[in-house]
Amino acid sequence: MNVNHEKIERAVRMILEAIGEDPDRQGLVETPQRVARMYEEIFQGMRQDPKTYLSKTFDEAHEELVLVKDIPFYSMCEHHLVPFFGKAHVGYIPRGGRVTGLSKLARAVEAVAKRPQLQERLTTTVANSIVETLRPYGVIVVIEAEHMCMTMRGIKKPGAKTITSAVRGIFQTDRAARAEALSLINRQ
Ligand SMILES: Nc1nc2c(ncn2[C@@H]2O[C@H](COP(=O)(O)OP(=O)(O)OP(=O)(O)O)[C@@H](O)[C@H]2O)c(=O)[nH]1
Ligand SMILES: [Zn+2]
Repeated sequence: MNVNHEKIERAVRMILEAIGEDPDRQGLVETPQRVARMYEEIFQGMRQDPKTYLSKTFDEAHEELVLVKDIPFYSMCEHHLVPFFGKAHVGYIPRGGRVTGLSKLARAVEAVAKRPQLQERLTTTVANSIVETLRPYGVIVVIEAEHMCMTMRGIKKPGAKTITSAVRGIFQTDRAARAEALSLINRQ
């Protein structure tokens, strides 16, 4: 289902009125439609399932770490509807020849990020989607982000970074495997 443009347009017009603006002044006339188009784009993950991307696999006998790091993402804090953004690092150890395309890991991040979201849920949803589709030996997802709701308002702490991680399978039990992945993630 696409977003309901008409409803967003009405709501944006009401917000503009509520803050004391004139929604009919020249600069704002098209703003409700622009915001509706923007919401369609930045919430497109509502209509996407990360598992459809990840389930496209090749048969490749690599049973060691695959890590895509520094995947940039933009998401929307579900509490304030302002952005949080940063980098996602996604690694897994394939099992049984189930190797997915590298871009599919980034597509999975994108699908889950483009929703009203919490950083913790973004992190665990990406990790769980990989577990459920690829059934690998292990998954590690580390996300670092800056939250605009902590930067431009409220506590106003620009530069503060939130780091979340989700580890599954062998990364939970094998300290050497986890240390290898973390050292690669942290390498400049
Ligand atoms: N755990 C978590 N908290 C988040 C995330 N994004 C925003 N928050 C927090 O959500 C909380 C909402 O707190 P509330 O007290 O309900 O809202 P508020 O009065 O606007 O809070 P302040 O931001 O402290 O002014 C704030 O502490 C935010 O920092 C996230 O991804 N994960
Ligand atoms: Zn927020």
